[in-house]
Amino acid sequence: MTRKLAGERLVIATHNAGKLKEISALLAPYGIDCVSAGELGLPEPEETGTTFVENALLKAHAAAKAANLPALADDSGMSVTALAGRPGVYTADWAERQWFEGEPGRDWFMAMGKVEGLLTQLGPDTDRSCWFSCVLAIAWPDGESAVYEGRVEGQFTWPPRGTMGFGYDPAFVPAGHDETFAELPPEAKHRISHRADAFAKLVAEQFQQ
Ligand SMILES: O=P(O)(O)OP(=O)(O)OP(=O)(O)OC[C@H]1O[C@@H](n2cnc3c(O)ncnc32)[C@H](O)[C@@H]1O
Ligand SMILES: [Mg+2]
Repeated sequence: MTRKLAGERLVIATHNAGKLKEISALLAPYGIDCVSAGELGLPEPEETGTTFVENALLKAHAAAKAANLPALADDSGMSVTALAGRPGVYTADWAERQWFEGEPGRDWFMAMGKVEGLLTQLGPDTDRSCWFSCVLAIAWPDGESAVYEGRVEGQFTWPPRGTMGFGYDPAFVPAGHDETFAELPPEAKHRISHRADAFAKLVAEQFQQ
């Protein structure tokens, strides 16, 4: 169902600082008044779904209901062809929760290392193709919702390279590029990323032209 967003405050329903930065940058040209789940003190819902769509909807509905505002959530992850699409919807779960300089966080190097370990076990000629998926879900307090899916193809590289981006970016080389997502400036990532792909579909359907 389509319900164009106009003049309403939008909750960015993520607790991931890297995603929040990217979604805020993608939204910036549209002059939408945004507030993050963190700023509103919303709890981080348990992601009990088995698909990106289920989890994105779960996060968007939870935030829309709690804040009584429309909410935009993102569920995303990396799928590796030779690993039958893993870690996929469990991409975040492959990073163990750790404390870094007194702050809770996830160990992305360890998570990427787990992928590399499995690929190495498969042998030196293993197919390293992989892709990032992103599902953006928008939900309203009355229960209406819509989902948009995006994808970007690439190769899993090791060792990780680059300091920009977040999560698995240092190990992902998008098709047609030599640099990893963590070596490309944000504008370049935003031209081709799974998130930008999903976002373009959201804009086409939900934003007032
Ligand atoms: O659920 P929220 O609060 O939004 O934050 P999260 O980090 O838990 O997010 P997900 O449940 O969607 O897990 C997806 C993981 O996939 C990884 N990921 C998704 N998009 C990525 C991107 O653009 N670059 C690098 N890694 C990405 C990243 O490690 C995320 O934590
Ligand atoms: Mg999550």
